[in-house]
Amino acid sequence: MSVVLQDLIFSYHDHDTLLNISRWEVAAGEKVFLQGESGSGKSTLLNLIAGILPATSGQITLLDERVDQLNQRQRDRFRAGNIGYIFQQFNLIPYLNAVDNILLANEFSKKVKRNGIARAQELLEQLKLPDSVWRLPGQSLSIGQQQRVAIARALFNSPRLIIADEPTSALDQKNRIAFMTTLMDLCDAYQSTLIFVSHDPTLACDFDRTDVLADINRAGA
Ligand SMILES: Nc1ncnc2c1ncn2[C@@H]1O[C@H](COP(=O)(O)OP(=O)(O)OP(=O)(O)O)[C@@H](O)[C@H]1O
Repeated sequence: MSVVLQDLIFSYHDHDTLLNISRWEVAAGEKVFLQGESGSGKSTLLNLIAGILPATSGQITLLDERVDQLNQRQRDRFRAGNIGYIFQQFNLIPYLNAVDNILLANEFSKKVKRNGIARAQELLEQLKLPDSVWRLPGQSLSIGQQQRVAIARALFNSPRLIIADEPTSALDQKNRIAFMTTLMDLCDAYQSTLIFVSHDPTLACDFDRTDVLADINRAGA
């Protein structure tokens, strides 16, 4: 099993309980589409799984490791080594070029190899980013190009778990289809588990399973 949540409770400081999930599992290699109304807590759940936010209580087991028992620093290290996170905003460093954006984000990881530049370029090639723009600063790239750099950054370490939070929301249909095809192909190639949040139900057909957050969350039910 890649992800197991058990008796997970979360509330933002001084707020009502937002998430109360008795059990939720994602198998290794599974691709799950997570749907839910705006404000229902999808991004919060992804941040809990990624270890960016600590749970109020309960267990989060990723790749057989109880990440809820790790301290913040250990969680950061675990994330860097095992999780690729693709955000809605790609969060590229605007003045760094594509290759350096990929390398910088992966500096944390022990798995970063000496030949990191070659690896970054190989991914950009797979993602069909023209080599003429590899050395341009992030701020000079189009949205679709930035998105591909963001995928390359997330996949650099061949993460066993990929988390994507509305990564296609800024793309037109052509770029959306290209993005989804690439993401799925790379997930298959690396046998990565994928948890993907989107408001676009037309994307759900690419996935093994669709879960609706309200169905697994007892908070406010
Ligand atoms: N730092 C915070 N402090 C307090 N409340 C927060 C914080 N971040 C988010 N929230 C609240 O938690 C709830 C869930 O937010 P979240 O971003 O997880 O929802 P979402 O399902 O991802 O929404 P959307 O689909 O609109 O992106 C919202 O009511 C939001 O206002």
